[in-house]
Amino acid sequence: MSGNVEADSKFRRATPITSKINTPTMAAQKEYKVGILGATGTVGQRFIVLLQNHPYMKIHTLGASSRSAGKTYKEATRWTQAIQMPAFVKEMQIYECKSEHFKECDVVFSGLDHDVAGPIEIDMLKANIPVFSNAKNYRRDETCPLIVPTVNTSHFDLIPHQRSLHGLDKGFLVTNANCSTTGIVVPLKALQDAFGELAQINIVTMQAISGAGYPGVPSLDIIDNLVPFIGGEEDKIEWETNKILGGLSADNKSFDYLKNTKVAAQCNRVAVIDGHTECVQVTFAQRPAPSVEEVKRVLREYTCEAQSLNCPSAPKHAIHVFEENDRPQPRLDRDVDGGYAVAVGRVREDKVFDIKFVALSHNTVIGAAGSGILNAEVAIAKGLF
Ligand SMILES: NC(=O)C1=CN([C@@H]2O[C@H](COP(=O)(O)OP(=O)(O)OC[C@H]3O[C@@H](n4cnc5c(N)ncnc54)[C@H](OP(=O)(O)O)[C@@H]3O)[C@@H](O)[C@H]2O)C=CC1
Ligand SMILES: N[C@@H](CC(=O)OP(=O)(O)O)C(=O)O
Repeated sequence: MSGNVEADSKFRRATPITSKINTPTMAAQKEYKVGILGATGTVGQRFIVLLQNHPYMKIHTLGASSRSAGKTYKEATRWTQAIQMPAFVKEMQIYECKSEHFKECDVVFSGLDHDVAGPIEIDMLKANIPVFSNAKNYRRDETCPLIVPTVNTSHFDLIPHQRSLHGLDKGFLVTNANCSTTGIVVPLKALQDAFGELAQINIVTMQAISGAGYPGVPSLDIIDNLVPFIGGEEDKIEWETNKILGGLSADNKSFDYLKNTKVAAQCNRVAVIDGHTECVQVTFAQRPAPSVEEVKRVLREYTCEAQSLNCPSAPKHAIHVFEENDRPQPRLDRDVDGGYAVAVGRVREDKVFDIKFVALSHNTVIGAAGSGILNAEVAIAKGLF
């Protein structure tokens, strides 16, 4: 039996994610016009699904490549979501991703391919628009927060510094993490807060094919198979974890990366459509190490700022702990709390490290579009725009 009531009752079956809005919602003072860059892609489509019923963010402008610009969304998009394309976007026109087309937007979400995201996102920033990016381009930038919304929203405190460097009063740029990094830093943050420094972390991922976009991995490569390589992924997990779980300097102008935590990752692509599963082993600096029961309690009790700010998309529980020895599973558990939570199971002692567990996260919700949306809700609640 699971420790979370929600995990027991609501999420035993896979349910297609439509949108997940908590009630009662935070009362926003105004309606925010949203632009989506890369709106036709896997992540862009997820933005549309998650935003369609948002209480105060309304989709205003859609952008994609010049191949799609000028077409209606319905004409340009090969829709791959498990629910129908929302009627209101079907006839919306697609624009090229140039700031002149997005100047009415209060916020822009980017689901752009990393090959093109860099200059386009900077163009939006320079046009004084808040930008929330899914692409990897600026994650390592020393002036750009890398924020997982249920982990390190304190890093928004660097935004005044970023704005001053660019001479902006409204615009800023924040990135999400890599989807596999996102799935592990949520439980690791809970453990770090409760038990102090983490000495060693080992991760083995089993990543969904939707992580590679559309059309992504050829069917003949992945059916009846597993591919033990995802380009650049291991390095991203090992590097991004130290930025996200670190802090900010006292003057809020630079990042304090973790220095003593060793992170090692091995990444695999598996024949699952959505949901990245990760086997995680952890050694604590603290001696004696916490017990399995203490670890489970801390994971269950973890809360984050997005919840205390009453953000409408915040998960009720950022972490759902399962007790069953065959959970979490991607098909059954990727939609916990609408895909905004991380499902953790098989928490047990490890003979080499101290503890081990399995973490499952929805790669296009908390791993991508959902992170962007929840980050924007936090930024609004903090008065950043
Ligand atoms: N899929 C996932 O689980 C995750 C993805 N990400 C990141 O999110 C981003 C998007 O990924 P994903 O949705 O999977 O990718 P897709 O390949 O599915 O979509 C890419 C999008 O970029 C647009 N695009 C391509 N070239 C240009 C261009 N020259 N100018 C403007 N737009 C362009 C495409 O438009 P068009 O249709 O016109 O070609 C499309 O909308 C990537 O940076 C990826 O690394 C991050 C975390 C998880
Ligand atoms: N590489 C991830 C998805 C992705 O695009 O990651 P990133 O945003 O770090 O490039 C996957 O294949 O599952």
